[in-house]
Amino acid sequence: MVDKQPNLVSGLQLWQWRNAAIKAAIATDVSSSEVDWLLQEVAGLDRLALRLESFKDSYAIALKLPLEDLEHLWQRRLNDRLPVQYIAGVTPWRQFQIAVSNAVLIPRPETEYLIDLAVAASLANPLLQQGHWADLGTGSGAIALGLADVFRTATIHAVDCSSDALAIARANALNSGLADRIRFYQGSWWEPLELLKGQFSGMVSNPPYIPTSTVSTLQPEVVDHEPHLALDGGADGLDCIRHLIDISPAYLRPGGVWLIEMMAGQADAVREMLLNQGSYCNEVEIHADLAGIERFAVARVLLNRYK
Ligand SMILES: C[S@@+](CC[C@H](N)C(=O)[O-])C[C@H]1O[C@@H](n2cnc3c(N)ncnc32)[C@H](O)[C@@H]1O
Repeated sequence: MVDKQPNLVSGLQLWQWRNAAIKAAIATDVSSSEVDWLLQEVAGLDRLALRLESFKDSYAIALKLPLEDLEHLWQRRLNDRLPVQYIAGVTPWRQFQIAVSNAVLIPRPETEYLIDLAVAASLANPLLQQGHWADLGTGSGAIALGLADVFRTATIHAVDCSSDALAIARANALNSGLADRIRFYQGSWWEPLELLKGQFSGMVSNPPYIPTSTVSTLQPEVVDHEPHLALDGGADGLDCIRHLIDISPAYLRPGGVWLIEMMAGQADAVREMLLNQGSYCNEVEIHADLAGIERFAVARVLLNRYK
Protein backbone atom coordinates (compact mmCIF):
# COMPACT_ATOMS: atom_id res chain seq x y z
CA MET A 1 0.00 0.00 0.00
CA VAL A 2 2.83 2.39 0.84
CA ASP A 3 4.21 4.25 -2.18
CA LYS A 4 7.95 5.03 -1.97
CA GLN A 5 7.61 8.13 -4.28
CA PRO A 6 6.92 11.41 -2.49
CA ASN A 7 3.30 12.43 -2.87
CA LEU A 8 3.38 16.12 -2.13
CA VAL A 9 0.34 18.04 -0.96
CA SER A 10 0.08 21.52 0.52
CA GLY A 11 -0.64 21.91 4.21
CA LEU A 12 -3.89 23.65 3.32
CA GLN A 13 -5.02 20.74 1.14
CA LEU A 14 -4.28 18.29 3.92
CA TRP A 15 -6.00 20.49 6.51
CA GLN A 16 -9.11 20.56 4.34
CA TRP A 17 -8.98 16.79 3.88
CA ARG A 18 -8.62 16.32 7.65
CA ASN A 19 -11.61 18.53 8.45
CA ALA A 20 -13.81 16.66 5.98
CA ALA A 21 -12.56 13.28 7.23
CA ILE A 22 -13.29 14.17 10.87
CA LYS A 23 -16.78 15.35 9.95
CA ALA A 24 -17.48 12.12 8.07
CA ALA A 25 -16.08 10.03 10.95
CA ILE A 26 -18.42 11.66 13.45
CA ALA A 27 -21.37 11.12 11.12
CA THR A 28 -20.62 7.40 10.75
CA ASP A 29 -19.76 6.65 14.38
CA VAL A 30 -16.03 6.14 13.79
CA SER A 31 -13.64 7.65 16.32
CA SER A 32 -12.38 10.95 14.91
CA SER A 33 -9.02 10.32 16.63
CA GLU A 34 -8.39 7.71 13.90
CA VAL A 35 -8.00 10.56 11.38
CA ASP A 36 -5.07 12.03 13.30
CA TRP A 37 -3.55 8.62 13.97
CA LEU A 38 -3.67 7.96 10.23
CA LEU A 39 -2.12 11.34 9.43
CA GLN A 40 0.72 10.62 11.83
CA GLU A 41 1.39 7.38 9.96
CA VAL A 42 0.92 8.44 6.35
CA ALA A 43 1.97 12.09 6.52
CA GLY A 44 4.57 11.93 9.29
CA LEU A 45 2.77 14.68 11.21
CA ASP A 46 3.24 14.79 14.96
CA ARG A 47 0.51 15.18 17.54
CA LEU A 48 1.41 18.76 18.37
CA ALA A 49 1.32 19.82 14.72
CA LEU A 50 -2.11 18.20 14.44
CA ARG A 51 -3.44 19.71 17.64
CA LEU A 52 -2.19 23.21 16.82
CA GLU A 53 -2.99 22.72 13.14
CA SER A 54 0.42 24.27 12.42
CA PHE A 55 0.88 21.94 9.42
CA LYS A 56 -1.77 24.02 7.60
CA ASP A 57 0.90 26.58 6.72
CA SER A 58 3.36 24.04 5.28
CA TYR A 59 4.23 24.58 1.66
CA ALA A 60 4.51 20.85 0.92
CA ILE A 61 3.95 17.70 2.96
CA ALA A 62 5.10 14.31 1.66
CA LEU A 63 2.49 11.56 2.01
CA LYS A 64 3.22 7.86 1.78
CA LEU A 65 0.46 7.57 -0.81
CA PRO A 66 -1.44 9.95 -3.10
CA LEU A 67 -4.16 11.98 -1.38
CA GLU A 68 -6.80 10.44 -3.68
CA ASP A 69 -5.76 6.96 -2.51
CA LEU A 70 -5.90 8.10 1.10
CA GLU A 71 -9.40 9.44 0.51
CA HIS A 72 -10.43 6.18 -1.17
CA LEU A 73 -9.11 4.15 1.78
CA TRP A 74 -10.77 6.50 4.26
CA GLN A 75 -14.07 5.95 2.48
CA ARG A 76 -13.47 2.22 2.86
CA ARG A 77 -12.84 2.81 6.58
CA LEU A 78 -16.20 4.54 6.85
CA ASN A 79 -18.30 2.48 4.46
CA ASP A 80 -16.69 -0.98 4.54
CA ARG A 81 -15.43 -0.63 8.13
CA LEU A 82 -11.85 -1.40 7.00
CA PRO A 83 -9.68 -1.12 10.16
CA VAL A 84 -7.50 1.97 10.20
CA GLN A 85 -4.44 -0.19 10.95
CA TYR A 86 -4.85 -1.97 7.60
CA ILE A 87 -5.08 1.43 5.89
CA ALA A 88 -1.86 2.63 7.52
CA GLY A 89 -0.26 -0.81 7.11
CA VAL A 90 1.17 -0.55 10.58
CA THR A 91 0.18 -0.61 14.25
CA PRO A 92 2.06 0.16 17.46
CA TRP A 93 2.54 -2.81 19.82
CA ARG A 94 4.79 -2.56 22.87
CA GLN A 95 7.80 -0.57 21.59
CA PHE A 96 7.44 -1.94 18.04
CA GLN A 97 5.88 -0.58 14.88
CA ILE A 98 4.30 -3.77 13.54
CA ALA A 99 3.51 -4.02 9.83
CA VAL A 100 0.06 -5.50 9.24
CA SER A 101 -2.06 -6.54 6.27
CA ASN A 102 -5.32 -8.42 6.13
CA ALA A 103 -3.27 -11.65 6.16
CA VAL A 104 -2.71 -11.15 9.89
CA LEU A 105 -4.74 -10.33 12.96
CA ILE A 106 -4.05 -6.77 14.14
CA PRO A 107 -2.12 -7.34 17.37
CA ARG A 108 -4.21 -6.05 20.28
CA PRO A 109 -2.99 -3.95 23.20
CA GLU A 110 -4.12 -6.55 25.77
CA THR A 111 -1.89 -9.17 24.10
CA GLU A 112 1.13 -7.07 25.10
CA TYR A 113 0.59 -8.35 28.65
CA LEU A 114 1.58 -11.90 27.57
CA ILE A 115 5.20 -10.74 27.38
CA ASP A 116 5.14 -9.40 30.95
CA LEU A 117 3.52 -12.65 32.11
CA ALA A 118 6.24 -14.69 30.36
CA VAL A 119 8.90 -12.67 32.17
CA ALA A 120 7.09 -13.04 35.51
CA ALA A 121 6.69 -16.80 35.01
CA SER A 122 10.40 -17.20 34.29
CA LEU A 123 11.63 -15.25 37.33
CA ALA A 124 11.49 -18.25 39.64
CA ASN A 125 14.04 -20.06 37.48
CA PRO A 126 16.50 -17.88 35.49
CA LEU A 127 17.30 -20.88 33.28
CA LEU A 128 13.85 -20.42 31.77
CA GLN A 129 14.93 -17.06 30.35
CA GLN A 130 17.36 -18.88 28.07
CA GLY A 131 17.12 -21.69 25.56
CA HIS A 132 14.12 -22.12 23.31
CA TRP A 133 10.77 -20.30 23.45
CA ALA A 134 7.87 -20.87 21.06
CA ASP A 135 5.29 -18.39 19.75
CA LEU A 136 2.58 -20.64 18.33
CA GLY A 137 0.24 -18.94 15.86
CA THR A 138 2.60 -16.00 15.43
CA GLY A 139 0.51 -14.00 12.90
CA SER A 140 2.28 -10.63 12.53
CA GLY A 141 5.11 -11.95 14.73
CA ALA A 142 4.29 -9.51 17.53
CA ILE A 143 4.66 -12.01 20.40
CA ALA A 144 7.88 -13.42 18.93
CA LEU A 145 9.35 -9.89 18.79
CA GLY A 146 8.27 -9.26 22.38
CA LEU A 147 9.86 -12.51 23.57
CA ALA A 148 13.10 -11.88 21.65
CA ASP A 149 13.27 -8.46 23.26
CA VAL A 150 12.86 -9.62 26.87
CA PHE A 151 14.76 -12.94 26.66
CA ARG A 152 17.98 -11.64 25.15
CA THR A 153 19.83 -14.96 25.05
CA ALA A 154 16.90 -17.17 24.03
CA THR A 155 16.04 -18.42 20.55
CA ILE A 156 12.44 -17.80 19.58
CA HIS A 157 10.63 -20.27 17.32
CA ALA A 158 7.60 -18.70 15.63
CA VAL A 159 5.06 -20.97 13.93
CA ASP A 160 2.01 -20.25 11.80
CA CYS A 161 0.09 -22.28 9.27
CA SER A 162 -0.37 -19.24 7.03
CA SER A 163 2.50 -18.49 4.63
CA ASP A 164 1.12 -14.97 4.05
CA ALA A 165 1.20 -14.28 7.79
CA LEU A 166 4.75 -15.63 8.04
CA ALA A 167 5.93 -13.26 5.28
CA ILE A 168 4.68 -10.32 7.37
CA ALA A 169 6.17 -11.76 10.57
CA ARG A 170 9.58 -12.20 8.91
CA ALA A 171 9.50 -8.60 7.66
CA ASN A 172 8.64 -7.38 11.15
CA ALA A 173 11.55 -9.31 12.64
CA LEU A 174 13.93 -7.78 10.08
CA ASN A 175 12.60 -4.25 10.63
CA SER A 176 12.98 -4.64 14.40
CA GLY A 177 16.55 -5.90 14.18
CA LEU A 178 15.60 -9.16 15.92
CA ALA A 179 15.63 -11.51 12.93
CA ASP A 180 18.82 -13.27 14.01
CA ARG A 181 17.12 -14.65 17.13
CA ILE A 182 13.74 -15.65 15.67
CA ARG A 183 13.20 -18.69 13.48
CA PHE A 184 10.02 -19.00 11.46
CA TYR A 185 8.22 -22.20 10.51
CA GLN A 186 5.11 -22.95 8.49
CA GLY A 187 3.01 -25.73 9.99
CA SER A 188 0.46 -26.61 12.61
CA TRP A 189 1.26 -25.62 16.21
CA TRP A 190 4.19 -27.69 17.54
CA GLU A 191 4.45 -29.90 14.44
CA PRO A 192 7.47 -28.14 12.80
CA LEU A 193 9.36 -28.22 16.12
CA GLU A 194 9.42 -32.00 16.50
CA LEU A 195 13.24 -32.09 16.65
CA LEU A 196 13.27 -29.88 19.77
CA LYS A 197 10.80 -32.00 21.76
CA GLY A 198 11.29 -31.69 25.51
CA GLN A 199 13.66 -28.72 25.17
CA PHE A 200 11.46 -25.64 25.31
CA SER A 201 11.71 -23.25 28.26
CA GLY A 202 8.29 -21.92 27.44
CA MET A 203 5.52 -21.44 24.92
CA VAL A 204 3.26 -18.46 24.39
CA SER A 205 0.17 -18.50 22.21
CA ASN A 206 -2.74 -16.26 21.38
CA PRO A 207 -4.67 -18.92 19.46
CA PRO A 208 -8.02 -18.56 17.68
CA TYR A 209 -10.59 -18.85 20.51
CA ILE A 210 -13.89 -17.45 19.24
CA PRO A 211 -16.71 -20.03 19.02
CA THR A 212 -17.62 -20.58 15.35
CA SER A 213 -21.21 -19.38 15.82
CA THR A 214 -19.97 -16.14 17.43
CA VAL A 215 -17.56 -15.17 14.64
CA SER A 216 -20.30 -13.78 12.39
CA THR A 217 -21.61 -11.61 15.24
CA LEU A 218 -18.32 -9.76 15.77
CA GLN A 219 -18.03 -6.12 14.73
CA PRO A 220 -17.64 -5.66 10.94
CA GLU A 221 -14.05 -4.38 11.33
CA VAL A 222 -13.18 -7.86 12.61
CA VAL A 223 -15.49 -10.28 10.82
CA ASP A 224 -15.26 -8.61 7.40
CA HIS A 225 -11.51 -7.90 7.36
CA GLU A 226 -9.44 -9.96 9.79
CA PRO A 227 -8.50 -13.54 8.79
CA HIS A 228 -11.04 -16.06 10.08
CA LEU A 229 -8.17 -18.50 10.49
CA ALA A 230 -7.03 -16.23 13.32
CA LEU A 231 -10.45 -16.08 14.97
CA ASP A 232 -12.38 -19.33 14.72
CA GLY A 233 -11.68 -21.67 17.62
CA GLY A 234 -14.28 -24.32 16.73
CA ALA A 235 -17.69 -25.10 18.22
CA ASP A 236 -16.88 -24.01 21.80
CA GLY A 237 -13.89 -21.82 20.88
CA LEU A 238 -11.55 -24.15 22.75
CA ASP A 239 -10.34 -26.49 19.96
CA CYS A 240 -6.87 -24.93 19.65
CA ILE A 241 -6.41 -24.41 23.39
CA ARG A 242 -7.43 -28.02 24.06
CA HIS A 243 -4.84 -29.20 21.52
CA LEU A 244 -2.14 -26.96 23.02
CA ILE A 245 -2.91 -28.29 26.52
CA ASP A 246 -2.66 -31.89 25.36
CA ILE A 247 0.45 -31.71 23.22
CA SER A 248 2.66 -29.07 24.88
CA PRO A 249 3.99 -31.19 27.78
CA ALA A 250 5.88 -33.29 25.22
CA TYR A 251 7.72 -30.18 24.00
CA LEU A 252 8.35 -28.26 27.23
CA ARG A 253 11.21 -29.06 29.56
CA PRO A 254 10.44 -29.85 33.24
CA GLY A 255 9.10 -26.67 34.82
CA GLY A 256 8.60 -25.14 31.35
CA VAL A 257 6.06 -22.35 31.03
CA TRP A 258 2.73 -22.76 29.19
CA LEU A 259 1.06 -19.38 28.59
CA ILE A 260 -1.97 -18.43 26.53
CA GLU A 261 -4.48 -15.68 25.89
CA MET A 262 -8.15 -16.73 25.89
CA MET A 263 -11.60 -15.22 25.56
CA ALA A 264 -13.69 -13.82 28.42
CA GLY A 265 -15.61 -16.69 30.02
CA GLN A 266 -13.12 -19.46 29.11
CA ALA A 267 -10.93 -19.33 32.25
CA ASP A 268 -12.76 -22.00 34.27
CA ALA A 269 -12.77 -24.47 31.37
CA VAL A 270 -9.08 -23.84 30.63
CA ARG A 271 -8.09 -24.26 34.29
CA GLU A 272 -10.05 -27.51 34.52
CA MET A 273 -8.53 -28.91 31.32
CA LEU A 274 -5.02 -28.07 32.53
CA LEU A 275 -5.59 -29.73 35.90
CA ASN A 276 -7.19 -32.82 34.34
CA GLN A 277 -4.43 -33.26 31.78
CA GLY A 278 -2.09 -34.60 34.45
CA SER A 279 1.17 -33.14 33.13
CA TYR A 280 0.90 -29.66 34.66
CA CYS A 281 1.49 -28.37 38.21
CA ASN A 282 -1.62 -27.70 40.27
CA GLU A 283 -0.95 -23.96 40.55
CA VAL A 284 -2.61 -22.77 37.35
CA GLU A 285 -2.55 -18.96 37.29
CA ILE A 286 -5.37 -17.00 35.71
CA HIS A 287 -4.69 -13.32 35.05
CA ALA A 288 -7.07 -10.51 34.20
CA ASP A 289 -6.59 -7.81 31.58
CA LEU A 290 -6.76 -4.11 32.46
CA ALA A 291 -10.55 -4.27 32.33
CA GLY A 292 -10.50 -6.93 35.07
CA ILE A 293 -11.56 -9.74 32.71
CA GLU A 294 -9.81 -13.11 33.06
CA ARG A 295 -7.95 -13.46 29.76
CA PHE A 296 -4.63 -15.24 30.39
CA ALA A 297 -3.63 -18.65 31.76
CA VAL A 298 -0.18 -19.70 32.94
CA ALA A 299 0.77 -23.27 33.82
CA ARG A 300 4.03 -25.14 34.32
CA VAL A 301 4.90 -28.65 33.23
CA LEU A 302 5.43 -30.99 36.18
CA LEU A 303 9.05 -31.73 37.02
CA ASN A 304 8.33 -35.46 37.41
CA ARG A 305 6.31 -35.88 34.24
CA TYR A 306 9.07 -35.17 31.73
CA LYS A 307 8.37 -37.14 28.56
C1 LIG B 1 -5.46 -14.88 17.20
S1 LIG B 1 -4.24 -14.95 15.93
C2 LIG B 1 -2.81 -14.41 16.86
C3 LIG B 1 -1.79 -13.73 16.04
C4 LIG B 1 -0.65 -13.11 16.85
N1 LIG B 1 0.05 -14.11 17.63
C5 LIG B 1 -1.20 -12.03 17.78
O1 LIG B 1 -1.27 -12.27 18.99
O2 LIG B 1 -1.55 -10.96 17.30
C6 LIG B 1 -4.01 -16.69 15.77
C7 LIG B 1 -2.96 -17.13 14.76
O3 LIG B 1 -2.93 -18.56 14.77
C8 LIG B 1 -2.73 -19.01 13.44
N2 LIG B 1 -3.20 -20.40 13.35
C9 LIG B 1 -4.46 -20.86 13.23
N3 LIG B 1 -4.45 -22.21 13.20
C10 LIG B 1 -3.17 -22.60 13.30
C11 LIG B 1 -2.50 -23.86 13.34
N4 LIG B 1 -3.19 -25.00 13.24
N5 LIG B 1 -1.16 -23.88 13.46
C12 LIG B 1 -0.44 -22.73 13.55
N6 LIG B 1 -1.01 -21.50 13.53
C13 LIG B 1 -2.35 -21.44 13.41
C14 LIG B 1 -3.49 -18.02 12.58
O4 LIG B 1 -3.01 -18.04 11.25
C15 LIG B 1 -3.22 -16.72 13.33
O5 LIG B 1 -2.07 -16.08 12.80
